[in-house]
Amino acid sequence: LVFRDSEQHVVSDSTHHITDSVDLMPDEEFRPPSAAHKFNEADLLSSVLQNLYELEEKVGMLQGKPYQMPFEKEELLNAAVYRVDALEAELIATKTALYEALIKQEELLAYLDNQEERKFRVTSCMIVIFQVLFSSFRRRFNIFASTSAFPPLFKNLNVISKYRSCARTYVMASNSVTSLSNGNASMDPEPRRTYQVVVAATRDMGIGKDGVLPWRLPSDLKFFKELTVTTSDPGKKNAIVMGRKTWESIPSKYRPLPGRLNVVLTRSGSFDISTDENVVICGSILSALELLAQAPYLLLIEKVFFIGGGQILRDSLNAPGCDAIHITEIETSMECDTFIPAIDCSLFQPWYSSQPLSENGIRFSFVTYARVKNFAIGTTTANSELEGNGSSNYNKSEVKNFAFLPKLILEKHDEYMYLRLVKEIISSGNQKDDRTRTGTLSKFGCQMKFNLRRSFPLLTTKRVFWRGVVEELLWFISGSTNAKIKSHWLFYRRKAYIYGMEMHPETTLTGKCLATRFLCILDHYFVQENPTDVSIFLSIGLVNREDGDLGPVYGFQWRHFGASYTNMHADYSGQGFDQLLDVIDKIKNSPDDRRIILSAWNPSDLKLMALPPCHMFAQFHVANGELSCQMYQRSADMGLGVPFNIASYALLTCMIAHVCSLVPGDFIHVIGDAHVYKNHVRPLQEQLQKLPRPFPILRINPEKKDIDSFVASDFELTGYDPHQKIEMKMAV
Ligand SMILES: Nc1nc(=O)c2c([nH]1)NC[C@@H]1CN(c3ccc(C(=O)N[C@@H](CCC(=O)O)C(=O)O)cc3)CN21
Ligand SMILES: O=c1ccn([C@H]2C[C@H](O)[C@@H](COP(=O)(O)O)O2)c(=O)[nH]1
Repeated sequence: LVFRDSEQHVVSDSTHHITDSVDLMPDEEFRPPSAAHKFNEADLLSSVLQNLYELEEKVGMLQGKPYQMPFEKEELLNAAVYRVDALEAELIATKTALYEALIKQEELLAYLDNQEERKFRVTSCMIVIFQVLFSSFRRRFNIFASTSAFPPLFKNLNVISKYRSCARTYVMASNSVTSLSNGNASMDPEPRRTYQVVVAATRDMGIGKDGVLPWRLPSDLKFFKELTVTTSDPGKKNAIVMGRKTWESIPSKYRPLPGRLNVVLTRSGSFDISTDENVVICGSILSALELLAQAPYLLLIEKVFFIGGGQILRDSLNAPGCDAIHITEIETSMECDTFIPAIDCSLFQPWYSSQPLSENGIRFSFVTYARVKNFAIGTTTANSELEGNGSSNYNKSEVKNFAFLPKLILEKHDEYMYLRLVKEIISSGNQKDDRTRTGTLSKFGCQMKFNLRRSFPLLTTKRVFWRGVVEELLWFISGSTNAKIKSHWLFYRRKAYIYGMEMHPETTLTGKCLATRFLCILDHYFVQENPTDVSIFLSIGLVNREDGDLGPVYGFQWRHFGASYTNMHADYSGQGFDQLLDVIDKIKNSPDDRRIILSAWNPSDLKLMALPPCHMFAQFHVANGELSCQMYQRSADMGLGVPFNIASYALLTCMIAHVCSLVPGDFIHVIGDAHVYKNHVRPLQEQLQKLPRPFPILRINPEKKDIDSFVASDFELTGYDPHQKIEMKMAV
């Protein structure tokens, strides 16, 4: 029961940490939510639906006999179509209201739970104080804790009343515990603390030579200190767990490492290292983890970091208790004689990777891998084997909440750049009217930098339509301007695109229905908004253009810049300038060139396109064997377009790097007018409450080396586990 409770604390607290960390939500932990509105959703829904059906029937009937349609009927049809749109909007609003009512209900329930939990915490504190005064727990686990270890930690006892979280603990099989309890066979499995590893290692996982570090990296030690000292709760400390040799490798004037509980593992009972108040000696990894899961450490120690040496990391790195690995990846080769195992990529995924740094001629990056697959925390798996032997058959459930990461690291996930920008636009963007008359909040001049080195930036706080990203990019690369050559959805999506709106790519509407809607939108756009445009539109023949012919858009400009456009069927081979091949040629043959540019912005062709390119200009850059790309987007719909655009250019960068035998570096997204449509504010606020998850990993078929040879199945995305998709209505 206690462990189940611990877990609940973790869950409730983690939400709180995130909220604190990115300031996405006001701190309302103890304020009761306001009551939900009372309204009759069922009536509202059925009346809206009824109206919608009736009108759609009328529209269908009138459109079935266009030749009989007098001018007035056409007017009537248009009016009906607008009404259908309005009703649809109403339907969405009703659904949103319903959803909000449900959320409110959940909040109320959570509030009630919270009150219960507070009562529990007070009781826990009483128990802890009682235990401190009377317990003899140190003798239980063959632990030689120095007698003076507690008082200084306990001068912080007053902060227990502010205590918010329970440390993460887990329970292993009773058979393994029996063997660990110093001979005291017990059927009650002992809880253990989970931990995180902090290590610096070369590419081949070398961590040392002759008992010392083969490199001198002051900024790494500074990072090590910041990571291991910093706590979210000022009343707590972290513990660092190390072997005896690692303890001895720290210059005596620095040890014990200040501001942390130094837990030293040794089997020698006579080993008397220190009577220092911040030092505890334990006989094994497991006894240390069990000790740290007991009072008073459970409450006073916020995080447990394993810092070496080789044997301890070999035993703990991929073991079930390891929540995360903070590894300083040394990219310059260095001779080592001590090695640790590779990180198990089926269990861990990169959460954050710094830009590559350089010091004393050594290149390195700070990378955090977070556990994505777990055994069931807080449950006893009676038949599971001892952990860490690689063949454990514990339940590999997915880890969905990464709030166990130190705040310092948690906030560095690249997705927060997007979330912060959205938040900033919503809270302080300029109110602007726009072509679609929806109304926006907008900021001008924004930048986001996504690191492509270890993961792929496909947003996780909502599901992004990956197949759509791949298909669209392949279609751009093909140079085609015929939207019909791809599958059905792409055709309609593209049609929607060129008229400045986003259509949900996974829409299940039938072709006929979509076509009808599309024509209505066309009417709406040209008749109501910009009457003078109609003549221009007719004069360039766009209206009479065959279905699916988009004019000289992205693909045409990338592959045939400057050719004169006739229609999508014409063969343009050899015509115009092939920017894409030129970009690839320069990257391969003159990588220092500062003119490696791909432009879709062709002023003389703009009049032939219904929607001038949004992502219009990209520059490529090669350094240290890495390819980076910076793209300028003149206008960006943060809710619908941007997640797609980020993925699209990140993929283009990875593909070009791949065919040029380089590795991807950064994708830098520069935005002119970054806007949130007013009807996206609510769904985006919902999205802002979500915690990011690790980005997926992209693998490209190594056999493909020609940019024109790719097909969708050449791209394999692993570890994409996003939150569910969030509906946002396109601005028409
Ligand atoms: N990122 C990282 N770098 C390392 O060099 C390293 C690890 N992790 N983990 C495993 C061991 C532990 N090692 C350590 C850890 C701390 C100090 C040390 O003296 N730390 C001081 C900071 C000194 C400073 O800021 O220059 C401390 O207070 O943490 C030395 C070696 C070396 N190893
Ligand atoms: O790739 C795209 C394509 C379009 N958008 C958005 C940006 C704007 O909201 C509209 C285009 O309207 P303009 O009036 O031409 O700026 O479509 C996007 O974000 N990404």
